Amino acid sequence: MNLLTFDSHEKLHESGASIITGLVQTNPRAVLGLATGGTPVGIYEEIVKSYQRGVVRFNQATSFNLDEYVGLPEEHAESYRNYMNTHLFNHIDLPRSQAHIPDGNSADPVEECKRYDELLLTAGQIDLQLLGLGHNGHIGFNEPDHALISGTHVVELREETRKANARFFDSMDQVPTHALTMGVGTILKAKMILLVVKGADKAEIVHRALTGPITTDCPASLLQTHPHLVVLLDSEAGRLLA
Ligand SMILES: N[C@@H]1[C@@H](O)[C@H](O)[C@@H](COP(=O)(O)O)O[C@@H]1O
Repeated sequence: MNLLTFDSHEKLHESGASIITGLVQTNPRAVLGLATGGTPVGIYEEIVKSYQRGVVRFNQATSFNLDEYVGLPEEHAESYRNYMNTHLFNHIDLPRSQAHIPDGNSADPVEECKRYDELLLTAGQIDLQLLGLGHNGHIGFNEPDHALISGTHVVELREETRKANARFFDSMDQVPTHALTMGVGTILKAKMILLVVKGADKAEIVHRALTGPITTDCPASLLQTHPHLVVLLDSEAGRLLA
């Protein structure tokens, strides 16, 4: 594991963005695994700046998002499709036909999960998977459980996850109860994983995930088994690590 701690968010965002843009510069056909949530917003801003400076192009790249809420219209402000358009896709030249997100409005969500896994197989291995971290150790929307699922699947969101995400909605009852998420098997198959965590409220789960037992009770702890894990933390999130 390669762990970097930053005393400023600006430096953390620049570093995260330069890892991603550096990969696409050397491999323009890179397959990127992308994440949503509050954490990667600053990284996407820096990627957009690099694109606008002309130092990187995404026209041959492909992306796969980790997850999507079930039942939110695509144009809903909090759908992950809308999030990705707003923060990244509207500002770079990644063709929309190459920017994949599970369809949370599919009439048959189980079939949609199969379709997503088939697309992932066709694209080959994800070169870099960007990840944030949930307070309960979830990655994507893989919640703590007795067993974790390898491929894309429908998940019922934990109450604590819905509460954490309620800040983006007008009220708790508007937060979707289900989501589609890439499975832990797919995440772990990525050639490189870039885990980014910020904030004092995540210090404990960062400590558990990176130094605690490897257990399905903390899905992020499985990342310890990955041969190429890069972790970017702000000093608050890293405060419990020796
Ligand atoms: N499904 C997403 C995750 O992909 C994200 O990493 C995590 C943390 O979000 P945030 O970065 O807003 O703390 O929770 C969300 O529910």
